[in-house]
Amino acid sequence: MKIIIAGAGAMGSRFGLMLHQSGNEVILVDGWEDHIKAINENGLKANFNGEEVVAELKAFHKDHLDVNFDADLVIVFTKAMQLDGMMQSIKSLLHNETKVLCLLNGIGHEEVIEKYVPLNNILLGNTMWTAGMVGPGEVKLFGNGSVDLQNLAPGQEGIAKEVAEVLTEAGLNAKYADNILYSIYKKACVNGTMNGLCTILDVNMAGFGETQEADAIVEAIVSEFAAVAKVEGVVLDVPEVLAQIKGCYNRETIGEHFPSMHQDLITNNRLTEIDYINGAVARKGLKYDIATPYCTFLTQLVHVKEQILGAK
Ligand SMILES: NC(=O)C1=CN([C@@H]2O[C@H](COP(=O)(O)OP(=O)(O)OC[C@H]3O[C@@H](n4cnc5c(N)ncnc54)[C@H](OP(=O)(O)O)[C@@H]3O)[C@@H](O)[C@H]2O)C=CC1
Ligand SMILES: CC(C)(CO)C(=O)C(=O)O
Repeated sequence: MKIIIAGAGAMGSRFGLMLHQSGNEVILVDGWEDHIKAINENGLKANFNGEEVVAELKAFHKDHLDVNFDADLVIVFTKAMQLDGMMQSIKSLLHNETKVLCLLNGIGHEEVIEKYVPLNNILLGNTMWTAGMVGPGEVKLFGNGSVDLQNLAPGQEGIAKEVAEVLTEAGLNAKYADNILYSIYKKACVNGTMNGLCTILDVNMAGFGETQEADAIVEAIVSEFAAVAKVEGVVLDVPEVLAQIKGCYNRETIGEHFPSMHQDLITNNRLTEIDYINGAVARKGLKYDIATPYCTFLTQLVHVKEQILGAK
């Protein structure tokens, strides 16, 4: 497949690298000048489960897309607040058949993508893979993960399944989901607990999970997500969600990972996606008249921390 990775930070680099290794034609699009320059000069470097690898990939600046690339698939992997800008930048590269797969964390990204892409071409998903930037042109990739995805418009199941197959052939362990909204809410519960808490507490997921208060806090946050999701017709299996979150404490798998929000704010002094995760649930709570004290407080705390650190 001819694939554009739109947003080639940590996760975009993981997907770009693995899809390139499995024989797809991949280009990267990003807005970070030093990163693009490093990739074009030295290849994309990765510590891939302890092994140093280099992928000869081409990277393009999103504001200077002088490239002729007839893409079958675009995988968007920006931060939530960059999504609209990225879609605006790449719209000239999309043709009638180009599918766009969104794997960002958070809720409601389809509303942005629908402005630029016909419903028939939109695939929605989420992922339990992790990744971290080491520096421009260099990422650290370890652990295992999975991808769930589904077509947004009825009748496009074949395309979604084909894309899942291409991802799986690349080792990305993707499956077609019958109810992607369920899957997105379930993943949002992982992010709604791990990301904000590990950021504020400056700890990795295992470190938080091993504390005595972890269960009570996680259960309170998940109950707020579940109440809001229910109004939208998504009935979360709470024990299943809690089991997935507890799986994140495992040091043998992803427990040592600092969630992407921690990487943003604590490591890189960047603004976070909290408004698209706990903040989204707090806003929906207001709309549906559901109390969301934990999500509201955690959103406020993360914004306070952003201001204290002068994040940009
Ligand atoms: N990292 C992870 O482990 C996981 C992340 N996700 C989700 O995937 C999506 C993408 O996340 P992720 O790959 O972590 O994002 P990154 O922060 O690594 O990259 C996103 C964008 O941020 C900019 N950027 C990142 N680092 C720098 C830097 N040091 N200096 C300047 N610009 C920088 C780049 O865009 P630009 O320069 O154009 O601003 C880049 O495309 C998010 O929705 C995230 O929540 C999901 C699962 C796990
Ligand atoms: C790995 C995981 C699931 C942690 O919440 C994640 O999505 C992230 O780091 O943003």
